[in-house]
Amino acid sequence: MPTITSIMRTQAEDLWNKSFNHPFIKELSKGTLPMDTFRYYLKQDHYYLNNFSILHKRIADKIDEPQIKQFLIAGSEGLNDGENEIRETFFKELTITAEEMGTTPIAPNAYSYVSHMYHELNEGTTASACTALLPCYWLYNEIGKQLIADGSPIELYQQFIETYDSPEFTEATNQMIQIIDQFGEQASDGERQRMITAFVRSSYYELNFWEMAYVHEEWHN
Ligand SMILES: Cc1ncc(C[n+]2csc(CCO)c2C)c(N)n1
Repeated sequence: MPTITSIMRTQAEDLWNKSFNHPFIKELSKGTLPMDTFRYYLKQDHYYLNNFSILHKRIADKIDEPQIKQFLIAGSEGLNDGENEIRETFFKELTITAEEMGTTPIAPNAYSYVSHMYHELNEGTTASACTALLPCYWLYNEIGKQLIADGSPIELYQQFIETYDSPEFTEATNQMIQIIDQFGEQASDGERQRMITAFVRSSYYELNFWEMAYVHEEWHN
């Protein structure tokens, strides 16, 4: 029987290809992405990362299995990769201050993505809540691996790419895939379906995260 993660990956294939080919990613690699757009992305991603950390902790609280619990706690503390440190450097270099963050509202797609993850936590199962986190690791790891060959002529973009191609991050991604496969083996058919849907929805919001940043999405009346 195919693993549940391979089924998820197949079902999200079109969305993932659209992410790989999104102008945000293409221009990041070419070095032509406007810095203002990257800045917008970083500010919105700050909200996402804060919530991502909270979600790891809340899901860990529901899990008894020591290895999975430990992995999620490490994730909530930003220990699974170099992401937190690099973001601090980016914020300093682009002079994104706490004050600026305080006056930047979370944009519609970032809000919807985060809401989807809390919805799975509150209304789904532990497995579906955990699955909603998987595209975040896996898609970024695949993007990192694809972009690393050419890199980017812009130092900041190059550092961004390297974060997601690192051996530590690849290891964390593989662990997360294994965790979801383990949940999938224990789940009923209905639960498996809920997990697959959670994965595809997160993949949808990942794609739209690039688009949101590319068009500088705002709430409009
Ligand atoms: C919208 C969005 N999706 C995924 C990531 C990547 N990411 C965020 S947290 C985490 C795991 C532990 O640090 C990873 C890989 C991102 N930055 N922003």
